[in-house]
Amino acid sequence: MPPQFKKPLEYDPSLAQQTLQKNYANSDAAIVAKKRSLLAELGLADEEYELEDEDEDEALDEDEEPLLVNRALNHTNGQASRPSYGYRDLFGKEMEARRRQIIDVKGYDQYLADLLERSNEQLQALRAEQGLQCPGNVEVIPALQHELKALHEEIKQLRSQQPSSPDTIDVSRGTNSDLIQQVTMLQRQLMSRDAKLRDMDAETTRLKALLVDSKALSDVGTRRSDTDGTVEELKHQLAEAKARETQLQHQLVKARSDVAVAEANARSQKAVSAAESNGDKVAALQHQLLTLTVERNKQVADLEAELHQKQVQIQQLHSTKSDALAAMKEMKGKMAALKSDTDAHMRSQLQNIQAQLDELHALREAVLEELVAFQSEIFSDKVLTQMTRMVRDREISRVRAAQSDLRTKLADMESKARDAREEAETVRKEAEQAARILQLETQGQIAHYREKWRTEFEKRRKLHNQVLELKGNIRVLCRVRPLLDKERAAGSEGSMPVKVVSEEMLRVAAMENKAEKDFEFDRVLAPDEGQDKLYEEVSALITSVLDGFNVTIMAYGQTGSGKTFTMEGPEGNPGVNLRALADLFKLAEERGAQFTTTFTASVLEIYNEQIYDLLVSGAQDGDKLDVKQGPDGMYVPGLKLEEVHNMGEVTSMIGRGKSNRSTFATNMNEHSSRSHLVLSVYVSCVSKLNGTVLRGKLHLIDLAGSERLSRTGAQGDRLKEAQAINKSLSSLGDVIQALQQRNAHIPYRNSKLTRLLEDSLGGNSKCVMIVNVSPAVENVSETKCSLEFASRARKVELGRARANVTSGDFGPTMGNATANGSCSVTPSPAPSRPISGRTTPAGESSISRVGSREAMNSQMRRSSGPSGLGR
Ligand SMILES: Nc1ncnc2c1ncn2[C@@H]1O[C@H](COP(=O)(O)OP(=O)(O)OP(=O)(O)O)[C@@H](O)[C@H]1O
Repeated sequence: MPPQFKKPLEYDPSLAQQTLQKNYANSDAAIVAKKRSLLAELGLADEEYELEDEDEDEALDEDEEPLLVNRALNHTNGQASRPSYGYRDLFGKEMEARRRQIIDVKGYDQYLADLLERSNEQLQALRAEQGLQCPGNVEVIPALQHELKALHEEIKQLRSQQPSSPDTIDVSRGTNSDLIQQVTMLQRQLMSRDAKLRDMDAETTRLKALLVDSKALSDVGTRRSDTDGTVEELKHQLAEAKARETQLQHQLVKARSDVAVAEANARSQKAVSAAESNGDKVAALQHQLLTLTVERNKQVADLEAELHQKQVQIQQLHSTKSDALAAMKEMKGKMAALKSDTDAHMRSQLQNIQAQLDELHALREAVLEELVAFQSEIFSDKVLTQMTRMVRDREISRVRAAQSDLRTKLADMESKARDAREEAETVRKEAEQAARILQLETQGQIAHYREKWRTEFEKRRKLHNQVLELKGNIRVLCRVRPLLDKERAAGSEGSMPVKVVSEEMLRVAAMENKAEKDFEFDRVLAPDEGQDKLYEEVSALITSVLDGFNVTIMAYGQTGSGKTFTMEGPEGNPGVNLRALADLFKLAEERGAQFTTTFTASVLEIYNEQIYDLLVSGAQDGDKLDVKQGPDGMYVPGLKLEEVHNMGEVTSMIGRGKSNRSTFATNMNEHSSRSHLVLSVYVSCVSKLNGTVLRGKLHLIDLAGSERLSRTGAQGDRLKEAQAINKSLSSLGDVIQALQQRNAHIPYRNSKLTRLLEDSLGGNSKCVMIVNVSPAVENVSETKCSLEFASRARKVELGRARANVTSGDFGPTMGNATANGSCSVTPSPAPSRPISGRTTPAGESSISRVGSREAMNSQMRRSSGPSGLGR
């Protein structure tokens, strides 16, 4: 703590001198000690300071000290009326102390400069160390450097501004009391300077610590964030230091000025002492003071003028401001008025719009109400209609369901009733028979009646046939083929829809929403009835051919129903064709004594409404044949006819025909299903008695499959084929229907097939249709169609057939065919004239045929023999 001075109320020169001496001594010693410790602490005890110190020591020679003290004491004790010497010494010391302080300050400045320099160096070293790792430092360090340099410059500048000449020391007149006051003031100043020095000391310590910290922080360096933080901290601290430095500089400046004042005082003291010897100087100084005062006054006046000017300006500004405020107030008033006007206008507009909106709302409400009313009307109408419809539909479906239920029940009941009736009838008959048999057996006549029953049955059958022939009905036989292996494997056996009820009745079970149906034919052949049984049914007609009748036997039915099996038959189990020819040869032989019989045959195929001669090998396209009406009926110009004499020739011919057929058919099975195959046998029987000629014609036809178009699912060529087949078969149906209805016009010309059969399906012809059916359940629909077709055909009455008889040279031709196939013929020895055909390649004899009706008549005219015998 600096020594506390207590200003004496009354001046005591000796005490003052002692105190001053003591204080100055303390002060100087403290300052020197402080300086030394500071320099030692910083390690900056350079030569200059030491030298100065030495000088100082010299200046403060130990020997002079007591003298100075004594002088002061003397002065205090009143031994010297003027303490000039003591004061001079005292002020000399004071001056020395000031000088030392200045040097200290200089040294401190130098120290700061050095410190900055070293900090700079350290920072540079740090930058070199951290360099790339801490680019942030690279940026910061130069800035710090710059700041430090600036600081350094400032210090230098300050140093240069430091008063160095004692010439500027203000001198004032003073008295002892003034001097004492000045000294007291100096003491105070020195105390304050001490305090400042302490502050500077503390600041130095802090800066040192800062530098140490900075170095330590910089050393850490490896962690960028820390370094950045540190640099930031450093920056901050440096800024603080700078601020502090600035503050210190200010303090320094102030201290300097204080020192300057102190020096001036000291000089004035000197001057006082010198004034005694030099009064002029005092006057000069007084003048100088006066001048300064005047200058100061002038400056004050200038400042006052400036102040006044400023005040005027301020007043002007105040008035401008008040004007502006008034204008603003006025403007605000106007704006408020305008705003209220606008608000009123807007309010009125808004009210108008609101009113319009209300109107629109009301209108919308009204329209909506109307719409709702309208919609509800429509809705109720719709709902009513829909409900009515629903009720009606429900009612209809209920009635329909009830109807179908009733129908089913009815059919069921009918079928049950029929079964019951049949059963009852059977039981009744069986009972009767049993009773009769019992009776007959008891009478021993059973064998006799059995034979009689057979005879009667045969008779009845013959009679029936005769009736049919008389009527000229197309006889229809129905043949049910057995199930094929694959059908059996598929499990069709258990559910066969076709049942042979009797020799004349076939029943098709109820299927596909269709009730059970019975079909009646001239004969129904069960699957187990072989080729011989079938042939038995047609053999009578074969005989008719030899009697001069045209006979047609055709097999009708869907694909795979057994048509080819029936007509051709497999090897070893021949069908109608071979059996018929064999029969013809046999009969001809039997009648050899009376007739010379010749057989000619042709094999043709109708495919896609074109006729192909199967006895001509090679391409068929360029050799398409047509059907013509000749004098002896229908014939095919250009068709090859071959005379056959035995079954061998027939078999070979049929074989060739089949072979030619297969050569132009890529798929034989499909082809055979889609074409009609016609084997025709022309028979000429010339009576050896009278030359009467009987000409019969037998067509054996294997028709194409009769399945419906929709079932084939055919397209393109297949559809064309199917349509052609359909055309033939539907034309056949049309012809049959027209015949059945005894129409005047029979549409034979509608297809090649019907055209060819024109003379074999009516007039002098006998016809048998064999309808082949499959027993398989999957074919039941087609089976039914075939059966329906055949049933219609059965109703056709062709009329009584007439044989083609030409009277021979030996007598009149009776030409009278009978219904049972027999006819009256007059054998003619003359050879028949060929009417068509060609000579067979084998050089066989040409067929002798009676040409036209005219030829027949001329023949009849020429004949003069007895009339022929009828059969
Ligand atoms: N009565 C029958 N007894 C034994 N097998 C038969 C009988 N009828 C037909 N079949 C057999 O049924 C199959 C089909 O017969 P088929 O070829 O004669 O029929 P389709 O009607 O002529 O056929 P497509 O129209 O294709 O010529 C053959 O395997 C045949 O042997």
